[in-house]
Amino acid sequence: MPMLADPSTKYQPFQPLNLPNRQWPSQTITKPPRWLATDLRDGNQSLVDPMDGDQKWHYFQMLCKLGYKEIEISFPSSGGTDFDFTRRLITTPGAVPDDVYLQVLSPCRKELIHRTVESLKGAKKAILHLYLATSPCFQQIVFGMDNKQTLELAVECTRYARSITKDDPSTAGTEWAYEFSPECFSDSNPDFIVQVCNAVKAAWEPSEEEPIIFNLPATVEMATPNIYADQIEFFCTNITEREKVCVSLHPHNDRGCAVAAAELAQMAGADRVEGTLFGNGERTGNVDLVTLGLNLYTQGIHPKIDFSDLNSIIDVVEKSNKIPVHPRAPYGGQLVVCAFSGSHQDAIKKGFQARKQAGAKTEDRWLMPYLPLDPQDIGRTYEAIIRVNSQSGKGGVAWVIQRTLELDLPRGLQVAFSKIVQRETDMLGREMQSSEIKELFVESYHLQKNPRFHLVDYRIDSDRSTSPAPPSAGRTASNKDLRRHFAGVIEIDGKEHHIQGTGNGALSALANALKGLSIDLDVADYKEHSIGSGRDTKAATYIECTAANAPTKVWGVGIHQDVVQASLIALLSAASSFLSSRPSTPVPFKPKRSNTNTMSPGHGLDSDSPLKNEVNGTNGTDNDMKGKVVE
Ligand SMILES: CC(=O)SCCNC(=O)CCNC(=O)[C@H](O)C(C)(C)COP(=O)(O)OP(=O)(O)OC[C@H]1O[C@@H](n2cnc3c(N)ncnc32)[C@H](O)[C@@H]1OP(=O)(O)O
Ligand SMILES: CC(C)C(=O)C(=O)O
Repeated sequence: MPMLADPSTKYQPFQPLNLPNRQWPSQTITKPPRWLATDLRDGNQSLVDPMDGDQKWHYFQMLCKLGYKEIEISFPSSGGTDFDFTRRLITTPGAVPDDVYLQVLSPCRKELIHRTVESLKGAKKAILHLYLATSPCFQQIVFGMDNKQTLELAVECTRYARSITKDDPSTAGTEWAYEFSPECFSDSNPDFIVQVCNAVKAAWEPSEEEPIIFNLPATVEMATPNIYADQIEFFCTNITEREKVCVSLHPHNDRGCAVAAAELAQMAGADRVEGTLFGNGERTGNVDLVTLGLNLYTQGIHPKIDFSDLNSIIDVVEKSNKIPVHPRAPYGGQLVVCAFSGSHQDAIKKGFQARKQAGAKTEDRWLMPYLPLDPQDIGRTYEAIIRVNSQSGKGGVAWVIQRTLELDLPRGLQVAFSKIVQRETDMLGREMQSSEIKELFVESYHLQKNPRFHLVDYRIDSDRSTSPAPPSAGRTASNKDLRRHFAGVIEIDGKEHHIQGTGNGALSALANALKGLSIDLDVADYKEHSIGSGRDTKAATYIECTAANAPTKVWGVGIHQDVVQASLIALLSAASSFLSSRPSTPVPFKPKRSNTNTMSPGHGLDSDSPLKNEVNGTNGTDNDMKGKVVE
């Protein structure tokens, strides 16, 4: 058994700080911290293949473009790549924006500090960063030093660093800042940390204008984030000359709580956060700067970092680190703005509809089920939000059709088409792409080519004389009272038929004309809307038809510049839907003498077939409708 029955013999609970008057739980974050991007140092040192100079260069330019003003670029004493990269940045005119600080890291070893400072020669703004572990574990195991020796080394190296930087006139062209990290801060004695940092501060002599940075790392995350916040609050309230100190955080993510730790610790008083884009870094990584930044953004606080084109950032990060961003990574993951399940899709679709109806602009209040952030704010499109698989419902399918074909399907058609999609996804056993769903719709409702019916030519005439009920006294005849005559040519299965019909409107006139072909459809539902605007406007018409005495209902869809023609096409689309499942069915049908179903079993057409085998039929509920085939 690899797992111990009693892990308490091996692992002990982390001892929390006794901080009964803690203030941080009632604080809120109201502004972004100072950010330090350490992708090119902490991130880079943990890669299987660290970045080469060109990759670092490209990454650095991206960080500057995003708005980072403090960037840890290297560990110059590690060797040629980092040293040379630092020199290249400094010696290439215009490579480093004037307001950007280059930060570099060195251990507390004089020869390494010297080499590190050498690499910074000529920099405009530089942060020299030294680290030394202060935890009992490291003191005992790694260094063999006690508290006194640790403190002395920290002070000695700080003095040395000062002597070759801000106290050295030959480096006067550089604006120097100093950062000290008591490594393993969160596993160290809080009083000792304050003691070391006060001593280091005294050695560096910062001012309010040029504060010293104390970076307090959770080098290994060992406890719940509230404990880290307690430790930070303790440090902030106990360090002397707080106004001359910038308190920085450097949370690692061993327990998966680095983001929470960084947020609670800011509430506890920290001023600055070190991390990496998408959290690359040692072991489980550094705290993720994208999540922290966009968490602020969704609270209405601009992080001062521009994540408008997150996809391009991901591209550079993935190429440089050779590690993919997890599909579920907050904000950036491919799947985090996607909904597959029906109820999520339905809610999101309604949310977007409500926004559209309210005429909401980009900057208007975001109130959206399931989506905490408007994907467009980070350069992601709405198309990818809803993806369809066997878990999806009508809402999701309708969304795809809306996005791809600009069609606002009526509810009944959503239900009908969603069943068709459901069958398809079950059969395929995978997600259907938007383009596939679009094709399925086009094919199902004969948008490109009606397999059986084609409206070749037609004419609609009005005739008041055939009106069954003459206008009542005192009232003049209105359009309502007019009868419409449809006369046209319809090609069915390659053969042209001249048909005529009369009805209250163009649609009923055609429906009636179709009765002449024994196609007896009643319009049960009708919806239309326009697509596009200006000269390119088209009408989209949706018609649900029932067939006399038949339970079956079918939908037809028509799109045309002319609204009347759109409705005629929609009716023929519905007619075709009845017939397309029965490719061998001839049109018109032979008159049926008996009640026997002439269709072979399996066609799904029962004895109440909507397709009445009569020519010149008058089976519609409206007896005024008359149809005739003239061949
Ligand atoms: C928490 C962090 O992420 S800290 C940053 C870590 N990053 C890196 O280490 C990347 C770059 N590192 C390197 O290139 C090398 O490790 C170097 C150049 C720093 C040192 O190389 P080496 O001299 O070969 O030593 P090595 O790599 O074995 O490092 C361990 C030594 O450094 C000492 N050391 C470790 N941390 C520190 C420190 N903060 N200050 C002083 N000495 C330190 C260790 O005690 C050990 O010394 P020892 O050899 O006397 O026992
Ligand atoms: C050098 C320090 C800040 C570090 O990387 C850590 O402790 O994780």
